[in-house]
Amino acid sequence: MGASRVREDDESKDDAFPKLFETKKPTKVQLVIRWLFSISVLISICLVWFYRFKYVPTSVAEVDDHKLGTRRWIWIGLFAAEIWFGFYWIVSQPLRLNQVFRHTSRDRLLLTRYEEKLPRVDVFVCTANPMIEPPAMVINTVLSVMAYDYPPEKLSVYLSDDGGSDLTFYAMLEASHFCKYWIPFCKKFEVEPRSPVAYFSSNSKHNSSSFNSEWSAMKILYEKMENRIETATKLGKVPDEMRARHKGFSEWASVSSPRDHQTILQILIDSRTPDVVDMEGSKLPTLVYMAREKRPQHHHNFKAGAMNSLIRVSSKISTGSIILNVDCDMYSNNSVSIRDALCFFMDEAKGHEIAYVQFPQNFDNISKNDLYGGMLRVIAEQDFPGQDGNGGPLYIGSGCFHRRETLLGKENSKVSKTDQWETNDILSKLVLTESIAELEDSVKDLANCIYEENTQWGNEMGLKYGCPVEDVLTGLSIQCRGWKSVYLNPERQGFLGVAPNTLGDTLVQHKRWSEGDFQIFLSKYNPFLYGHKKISLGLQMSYCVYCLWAPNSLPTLYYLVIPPLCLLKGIPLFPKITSPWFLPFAYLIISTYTSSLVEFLLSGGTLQGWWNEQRIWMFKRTTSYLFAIIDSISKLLGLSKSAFVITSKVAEEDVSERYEKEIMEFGTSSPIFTTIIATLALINLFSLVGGLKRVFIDMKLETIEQPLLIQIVQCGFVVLINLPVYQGLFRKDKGRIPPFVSLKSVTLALSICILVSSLY
Ligand SMILES: O=c1ccn([C@@H]2O[C@H](COP(=O)(O)OP(=O)(O)O[C@H]3O[C@H](CO)[C@@H](O)[C@H](O)[C@H]3O)[C@@H](O)[C@H]2O)c(=O)[nH]1
Ligand SMILES: [Mn+2]
Repeated sequence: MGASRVREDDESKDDAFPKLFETKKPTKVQLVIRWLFSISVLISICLVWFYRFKYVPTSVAEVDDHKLGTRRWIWIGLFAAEIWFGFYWIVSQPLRLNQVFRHTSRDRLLLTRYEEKLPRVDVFVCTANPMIEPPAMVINTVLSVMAYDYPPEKLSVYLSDDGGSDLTFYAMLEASHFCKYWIPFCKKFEVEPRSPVAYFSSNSKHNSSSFNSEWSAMKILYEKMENRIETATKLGKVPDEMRARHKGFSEWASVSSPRDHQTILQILIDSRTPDVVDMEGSKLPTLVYMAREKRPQHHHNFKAGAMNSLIRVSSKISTGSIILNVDCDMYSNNSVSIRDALCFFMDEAKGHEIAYVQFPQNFDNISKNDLYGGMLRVIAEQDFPGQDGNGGPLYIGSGCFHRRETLLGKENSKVSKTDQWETNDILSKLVLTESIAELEDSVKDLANCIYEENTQWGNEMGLKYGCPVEDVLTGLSIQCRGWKSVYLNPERQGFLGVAPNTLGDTLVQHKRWSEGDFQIFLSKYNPFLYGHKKISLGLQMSYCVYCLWAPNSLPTLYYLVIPPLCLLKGIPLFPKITSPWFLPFAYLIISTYTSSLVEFLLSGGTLQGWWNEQRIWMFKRTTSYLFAIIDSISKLLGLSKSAFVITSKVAEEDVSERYEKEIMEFGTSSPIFTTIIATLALINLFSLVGGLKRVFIDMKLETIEQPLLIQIVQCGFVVLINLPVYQGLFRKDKGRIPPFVSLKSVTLALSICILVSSLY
């Protein structure tokens, strides 16, 4: 304590407000290079547009009027695609020209002036299905956040179980016992990470023997618990002797299905009860299990509905001023993340305008070269600092700390800087007079279906309903109410989760995301309209980079089909190599691919990883985004309703094995997605073969002025990138492209190529 006082005095001498965080920007030289590069690309884009405009086919020797008309349309289509790509590139520039990087001075929080005022923090963990999200995984997340380096009496952990499963409740009950050993162990040995399963699977042994014996004992204790939970999960039944241990199980007597039951709310640990302590006699954080009421006639609004119930329920139990949301598939990897986040909220100069602190979503189940691009590296390392520089990152769900009041719809009206967290204690004193059972009873109503009827919940209050990306939309509206947000990407990653590890899961997840983002664009929340004069133009554009993911599908499909087919027919669509117009095309191709590769490597990726990511972006654009567009439009016309396909967090053994070997998993992917992917790959292959034959044999490579060069290069690139698809057609394992899909794709691609060669 003495030491920290001295530091505080030292601080106050040179600065009345010690800064709790620092913001770094790129150097002037880096910025100038960035700008020059962007300007050069922009000039090339304009030249390409000009070329397309100027050289619309008007007369071509040996081509009759009818054919000329078709060629003109092909040309105009290409022009439209290039206008789109150029426009999309311009929209993405604020993410590159305006980056900032944040660093916290966490040790300053130890100064008494901060330590005494540390706010209560409520952590919300969401789970929805015990089969897809195994209870053992869920409690690892729960334990990791219970063990945060934070005063336990100020920390509460809530689990929302949309699966309404007694298996998950049982696992939570086990966790409420195990934490009495686990938390003191973590604190004593400064263990990282604090998810038991992640910790024990990392190489964590020390040299000291006292540590090793405690380590082994703890590991055994954990494994026994995990075993009990997994056995129960496998059997689908909680053992009777366990049921007898807690009154909470009786609630399931009246549960008919996960979609039809009353609210179940159980306070497993109440940190205010004096005799609830861990093995060392220290207080424990509060732990609450909640399965909100579900009725078939009431829409439950997926994760947003769960979060809103938790916001209300927690407001009567612990009232944390700060709310951290983590999904059950993402554990805390860094015990000081709460303190890191508080460095922003508690900063005396800037804290009062910050609504949320978003951490990146990192993953620990990714193969070496990230076969499915699950890391989203460049987004985490480049895009988010760019959003931050333009006013604040998007809220992307897991790993985000919110100020409670902003989630409740509060405008940023410059809250007074000093008594920000005061309301806390008033409420906790109030509640202390009730017994736990009384408290549970009085709070349940808040999680009932009818509670939200005729209220602003899901609209002006809480997370917004009606959008598959409730997080992005909610973040946007918070920012439009005058709040800032910050992005913190510390050296030791704050959260680690499970990324999809099959092609099918990846594409379905991206369909949900791109569809949700595109819906925002089509709605009244369109960032340009809704954000007008409320957030910076740079931030409006940043949002649109994601909101416009989906429409990229159409020009990409055009580019992947038309130039190859024209190559097959010998119709040139790009300038000759000797033409000066060749230069802007060549410059665009080389510079954008080089810069994307450099960014990828700088973000910690490998060359092969970059190559894999190019492939996956192509797949996403031609399948996920295409269906996102189709479904968004059919929803707009009222033809279909929102759904939320939960990403799978478990994989069968042979699937994981193939993933580790980086062999692409087509087997489980939706047949229509695979058909599109394979057909496109084959059209390019056939066109390349036909095109090369034409160039080398029929035309005998007459000139080096080869007008088809760019098309050959493009087609060759697409073929190379699709190598795993061709292999998938011939593989024998379960993950190959299913035979009927192969047959369909080959027939389709062949017919298209033959039709084009003969028809026109
Ligand atoms: O009815 C539901 C459906 C989902 N969830 C939970 O929502 C979270 C996210 O679901 P997941 O299937 O893992 O989707 P991801 O695509 O991995 O999630 C990302 O994208 C979502 C928006 O699409 C955000 O809500 C998430 O925070 C973000 O991590 C999980 O904890 C689920 O348990 C619910 O609580 N109730
Ligand atoms: Mn997830």
